[in-house]
Amino acid sequence: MKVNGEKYRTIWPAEDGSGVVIIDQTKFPHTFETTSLLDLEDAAHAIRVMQVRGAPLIGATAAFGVALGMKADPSDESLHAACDTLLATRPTAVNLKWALDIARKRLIQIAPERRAHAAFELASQICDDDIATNMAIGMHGMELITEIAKKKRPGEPVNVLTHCNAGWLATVDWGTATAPIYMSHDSGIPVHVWVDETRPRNQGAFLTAWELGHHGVPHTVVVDNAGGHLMQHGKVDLVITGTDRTTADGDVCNKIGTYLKALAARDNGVPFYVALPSSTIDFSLSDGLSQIPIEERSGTEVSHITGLTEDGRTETVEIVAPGSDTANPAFDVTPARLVTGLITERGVLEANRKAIVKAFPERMKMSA
Ligand SMILES: CSC[C@@H](O)[C@@H](O)C(=O)COP(=O)(O)O
Repeated sequence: MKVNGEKYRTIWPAEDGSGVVIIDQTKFPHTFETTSLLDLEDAAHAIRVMQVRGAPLIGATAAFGVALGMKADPSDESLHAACDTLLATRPTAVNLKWALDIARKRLIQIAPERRAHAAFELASQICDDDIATNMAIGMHGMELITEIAKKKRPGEPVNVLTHCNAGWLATVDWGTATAPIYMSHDSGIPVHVWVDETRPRNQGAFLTAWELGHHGVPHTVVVDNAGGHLMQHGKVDLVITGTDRTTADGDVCNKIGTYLKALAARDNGVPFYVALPSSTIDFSLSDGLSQIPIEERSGTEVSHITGLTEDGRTETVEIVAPGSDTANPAFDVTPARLVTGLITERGVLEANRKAIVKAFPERMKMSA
């Protein structure tokens, strides 16, 4: 997408061959800054501290991380060590394992002297595929938005609520939940987005709001608890979120708070859609609640918040009573029964095993 008129992906190989460049997402929303990953540890660190985040981008960064590792040492041992190091960075988004499984399997068959080159090519291919996938998700999701728009008065916007950031910053480009929004907006369908702030790390307020603003999409940031109220008053036409891991039975694991939005949507008859590339489906799992590992992050993300002071300084301040315990589960599971549909690169599917396996038979076979 464009930033101040210039086209960007979230990750790309440096022109001088020195490494890989990312947009540092810990600096948003007040600073747009790129940074270089020069070795495997830089890539692992970037995922761990969330300079890059969002399931598809975590996978793409891991693929480049392997390439950086192969540049330093292309041996078999180094390949396995690189994959293991990267796999341990964050537990929930299955795209990480998906990308590393592909890298490990392909690269082990290639002679060490050609491995680094092949690894960079593979990572670039994963990035290109991610963009094509998200564009397909966008086209399918736009059909849903178009149908709702037909029932509106001329000029009246379709109101979409989204949680966290499943935008272009969470992918290589376009985003998953945002791709239908961007495509609808670009096609002249009036869209307005309710952006959940998404405590504790504020991916909605910091990232989604930033990218929608840069693309000129009308949006309003709301506190996480506002969604139910907005739905009760008919102010939300549909919810679209992303997912970090989806089971073969259609349970969806996404940023903490997603489940509550799905409950509110069900109670108010609001369609609740989840947009995802098939790389986010874990075909080995059936029950999301008992089987998906939920990342527990530092309590300081709950007790402290970082922002811009009036005189332009970035400061972190404490917002919880000193001495109180904090807990920070980063994701929750929305059971398939609450999901209206899964917007995938192969169309909008019902959230159940039959529909998922029918749409992605080759992936199911691979995991068997
Ligand atoms: C297309 S991204 C889908 C999900 O990864 C996204 O909704 C999300 O929950 C991201 O969480 P984060 O902790 O910021 O990596």
